[in-house]
Amino acid sequence: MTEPSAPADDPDRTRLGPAPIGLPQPGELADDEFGNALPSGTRLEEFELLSVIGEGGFGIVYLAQDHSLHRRVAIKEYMPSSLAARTQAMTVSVRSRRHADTFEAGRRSFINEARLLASFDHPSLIKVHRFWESNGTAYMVMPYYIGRTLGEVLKALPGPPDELWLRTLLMPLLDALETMHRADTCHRDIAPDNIMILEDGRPVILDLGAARRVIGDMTQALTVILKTGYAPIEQYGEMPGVRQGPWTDLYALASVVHFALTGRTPPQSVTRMVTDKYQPLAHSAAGQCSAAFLEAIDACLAVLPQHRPQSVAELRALLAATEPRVAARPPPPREPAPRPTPPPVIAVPQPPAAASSPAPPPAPDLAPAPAPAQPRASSGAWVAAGALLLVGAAGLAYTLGRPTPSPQPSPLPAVPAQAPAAPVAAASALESLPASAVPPSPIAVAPPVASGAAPAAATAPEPAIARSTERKPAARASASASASTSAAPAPARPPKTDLPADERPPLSPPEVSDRSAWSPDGRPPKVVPVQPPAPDYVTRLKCNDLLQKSALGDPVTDAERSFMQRQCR
Ligand SMILES: Nc1ncnc2c1ncn2[C@@H]1O[C@H](COP(=O)(O)OP(=O)(O)OP(=O)(O)O)[C@@H](O)[C@H]1O
Repeated sequence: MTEPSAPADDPDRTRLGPAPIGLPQPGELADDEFGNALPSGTRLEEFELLSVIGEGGFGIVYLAQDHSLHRRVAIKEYMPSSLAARTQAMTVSVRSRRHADTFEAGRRSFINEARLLASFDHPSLIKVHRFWESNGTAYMVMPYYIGRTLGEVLKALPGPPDELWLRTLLMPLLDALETMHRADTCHRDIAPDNIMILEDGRPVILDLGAARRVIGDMTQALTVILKTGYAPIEQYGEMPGVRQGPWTDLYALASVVHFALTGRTPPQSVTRMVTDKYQPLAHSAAGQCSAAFLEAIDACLAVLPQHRPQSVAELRALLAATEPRVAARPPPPREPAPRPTPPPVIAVPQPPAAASSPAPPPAPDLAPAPAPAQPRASSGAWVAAGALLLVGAAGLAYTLGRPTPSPQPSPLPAVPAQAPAAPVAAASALESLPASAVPPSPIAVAPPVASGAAPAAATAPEPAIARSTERKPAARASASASASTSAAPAPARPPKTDLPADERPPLSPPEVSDRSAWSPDGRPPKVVPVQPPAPDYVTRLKCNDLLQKSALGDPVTDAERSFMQRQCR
């Protein structure tokens, strides 16, 4: 049978778990050998399909020509291949009647996701032009993005990116996430394969994977596995007092940075609940970036949500711990004034909603790298059911707000092959939208056919765990200090958009962040002073980049040349 997960060379792709629902019976739909994709030349409304861009476990993305607006677009078709298959002509039908409800719920959340994404307008957030239902399934039309996924770009780099590269990647992504958070929703699926780097260097966050999540929720047998290296603890199941929110996306984004810097994701958050072997980047990547930057990322990777920055604004304040000093200081006498931030290379229009957004980043190098790829650690592992039980128990104690008191090492129990997994947090915005929010389907859903087969299990090994070290409070402490001295404190709750209340996904940030967790003895945490960078730190970073670029004979723009003449010695 066809495995509905992504290719084996990408350990971070989502996978469907074991499906103990039997082999296909006579008359049931088996996986078809020729794939589920519609052939090129197929007409869907005003679009003509040209080719298949990619096929994930829950949808097929086509390149298409929009004959109305005369442009290329990408169209995603809802196609959860474990539940449904293409039957006659273009129609998609469920493989088994018992999957009908799950298929339908996934389709609703696919549409809800499309509707939600269509309501946003941010250059670093995937845009949905339109969506509709037909052929028993649903479609969303997006701009056709030309570029590569961040995962591919990182693989092609000759070594870990530097701080400037990472900052210029992060800033637009943080803006895009903030746009979502303002609408009381969060992405919950940030990972390198879900971020595209366009030809001009602009990063774009791709889809939310809402259908996947709702299918995972409903099919205890078809356990949907999270991108485990990127998923914080609150995504593994419901625990008292632990909720998803902006901090959930910040954990995932920080994992992306961790992956970029070290070639591996942090240990799975679920295992960190038991024994935290996370080695802070402030140690493991010391010297690769400024201490303040690494500590800010470490702070986002705290196991417990309340120990992380609670909002994009809070993280920005931590990250700005270096930059505003550069901007705030007057230039020294007879010295050229340093630039507060790296100058953008490409001008990307900013939407009105993102007025505070910084300019887009200079293009990360998209050229094929001459050096071999960075080693990648496997992170797409099955969630240990035993570990989840421990999470439940440990979570209660943990969420009382006390930092990890160096727990006794306790080996994780073996992973049962087909253990029922804890449901992914049920409070999904998109899942919870009322059916009335879904536009009526112009074409009836094809009736389900006889019961069918499910995919084989895709298991992945536990990722390599870094050397065991004590968790250091320094990152949190300095993060706290930086945040408290920030000029722009985060609002207690992000403002809501004008989306109707019944369509607004719940975000549920805590009413008050649990600061006591930062200082269990009631006193302010010990602040580890972070050496401020030299005023010309950012300028030097930029100069290094440009000088290297110019020495390698890479094209240098007029703006970069003039920058070098003015600022680099
Ligand atoms: N608008 C777009 N323009 C260009 N390529 C796209 C676009 N949207 C998605 N892709 C690419 O299409 C491929 C399939 O994407 P899709 O999101 O369906 O699946 P996936 O991420 O591989 O898997 P999963 O369904 O498990 O999330 C990916 O390589 C993705 O980068």
